[in-house]
Amino acid sequence: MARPLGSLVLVVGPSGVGKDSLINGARKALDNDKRFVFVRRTVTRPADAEVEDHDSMEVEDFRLAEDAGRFALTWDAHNLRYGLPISLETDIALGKTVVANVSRHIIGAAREKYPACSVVLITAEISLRAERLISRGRESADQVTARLARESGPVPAGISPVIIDNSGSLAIGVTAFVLALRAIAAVE
Ligand SMILES: Nc1ncnc2c1ncn2[C@@H]1O[C@H](COP(=O)(O)OP(=O)(O)O)[C@@H](O)[C@H]1O
Ligand SMILES: O=P(O)(O)OC[C@H]1O[C@H](OP(=O)(O)OP(=O)(O)O)[C@H](O)[C@@H]1O
Repeated sequence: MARPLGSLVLVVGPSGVGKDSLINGARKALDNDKRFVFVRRTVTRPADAEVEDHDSMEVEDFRLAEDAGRFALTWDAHNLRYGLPISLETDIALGKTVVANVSRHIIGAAREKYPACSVVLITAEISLRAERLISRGRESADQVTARLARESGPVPAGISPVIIDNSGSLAIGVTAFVLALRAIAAVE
């Protein structure tokens, strides 16, 4: 029997809501579950392993990599460029549930390219996000303000995101997120 196709899980939500923290927590919790692959983003920003496990690239190298077809998806935000590696297509073809932190603005494009895709929307009140971004300390005060003010795009028709409230402790958020990922993988 043919192996079932995998899918792409788009983890979205406003800055400071906890996307990277939940993804890191789920990666550890699901370490032994070979159904899941957690994608490393490439970002034109120096890597900070304590906050996010991404690959860093200079802007010109990013452009060359994009032209060479090394990214499955790319987007721009916060004066940075972001990409997901083309290798995720192999993982989807191998039947994996591929989990990636992406912009709210590329849900439509991602769905067009990868129809087997679901969306997990992380939420938390703006006051909590403000506290978290300040304590994260990666951005300046002006950059934090701009991130808090950044708006979402519309969720494309036909997509019903799974909503995870990360207003409580990180442990509770990770538990809810892991349950959602297991449920998504189970119905593929
Ligand atoms: N549930 C939580 N409770 C307390 N702090 C959290 C929680 N989730 C994330 N954080 C902290 O909030 C900050 C922003 O989290 P991060 O995962 O970088 O968010 P995002 O990727 O959505 O911008 C980080 O310093 C992180 O440690
Ligand atoms: O279009 P948006 O939905 O606002 O998202 C814009 C970008 O910001 C986030 O990355 P980044 O790690 O730079 O920021 P964050 O951790 O503060 O969310 C997110 O993963 C997107 O790559």
